[in-house]
Amino acid sequence: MPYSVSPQPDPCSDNPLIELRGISMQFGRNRVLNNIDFTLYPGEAVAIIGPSGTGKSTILRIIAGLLAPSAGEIYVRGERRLGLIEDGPDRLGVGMVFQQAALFDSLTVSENVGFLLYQHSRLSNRAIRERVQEALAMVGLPDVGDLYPAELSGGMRKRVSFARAVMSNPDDLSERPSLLLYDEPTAGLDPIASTVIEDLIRDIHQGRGCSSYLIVTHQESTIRRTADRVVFMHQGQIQWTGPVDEIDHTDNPFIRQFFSAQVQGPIHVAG
Ligand SMILES: Nc1ncnc2c1ncn2[C@@H]1O[C@H](COP(=O)(O)OP(=O)(O)OP(=O)(O)O)[C@@H](O)[C@H]1O
Repeated sequence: MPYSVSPQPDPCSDNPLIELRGISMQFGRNRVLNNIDFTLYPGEAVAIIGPSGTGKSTILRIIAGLLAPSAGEIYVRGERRLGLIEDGPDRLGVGMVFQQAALFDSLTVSENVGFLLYQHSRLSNRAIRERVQEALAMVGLPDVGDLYPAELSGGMRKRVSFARAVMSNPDDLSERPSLLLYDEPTAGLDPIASTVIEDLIRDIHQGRGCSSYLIVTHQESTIRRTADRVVFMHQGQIQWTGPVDEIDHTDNPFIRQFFSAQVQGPIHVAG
């Protein structure tokens, strides 16, 4: 039994929510993460940025408990995590929004948003429908519950996936997400649709006490508008971390090259 079940932790404590110590990840001969140390505190909004293929999504999946690292230790609220999320109750409630909205095409929007509650909660269908309706209203889509994902725009599908990510099981309040993970939530959206999503990320965060989020993004507007702190990754290592305002002032060569989009510099583009 890899997990021990502990009393419900204080979501606003000053103690780290997540700590990665010496995390490495290897796929075959491809070493994707190389001895990463990283700490996330309750209430933090952190963007993980860096060139393609540098391990950003991999780190997100490891934090989510969807992928086991090849080496290193993960602590969730100070307690070592020894398995994957599916192995037992975790001290961390995680909601995840993927780059593709990952909705089920054959289910209506409401059925998608309420999917976990329909599967796992003891709520009546009517109570679930009410919660789904609240979540859809929160993302500004109160009237789309009976539509199918194919009938929505890309930006609307993203918003529906946000509504699904913040749904929690009232039978077990410890399942309420204390960490939201966003993997390129604004990729492929036009600038205005991106702004809607960025505002939504901030709004969801502000309405959720001490919950934290991590966001992987390539979009500069998303970095600047959603993050308080930035972590820059390159070739499986964290090369720089600092407050978002610092990206305009630091002389770190990775940050300078990345934000000026220059070809010359320490970041080598494959191909
Ligand atoms: N399940 C897997 N099996 C094998 N290789 C993988 C797997 N997942 C990721 N990789 C490899 O790990 C490397 C890092 O991938 P990852 O998706 O974490 O990068 P990223 O920084 O998020 O990239 P991007 O910005 O392009 O999304 C890539 O070389 C990728 O091919």
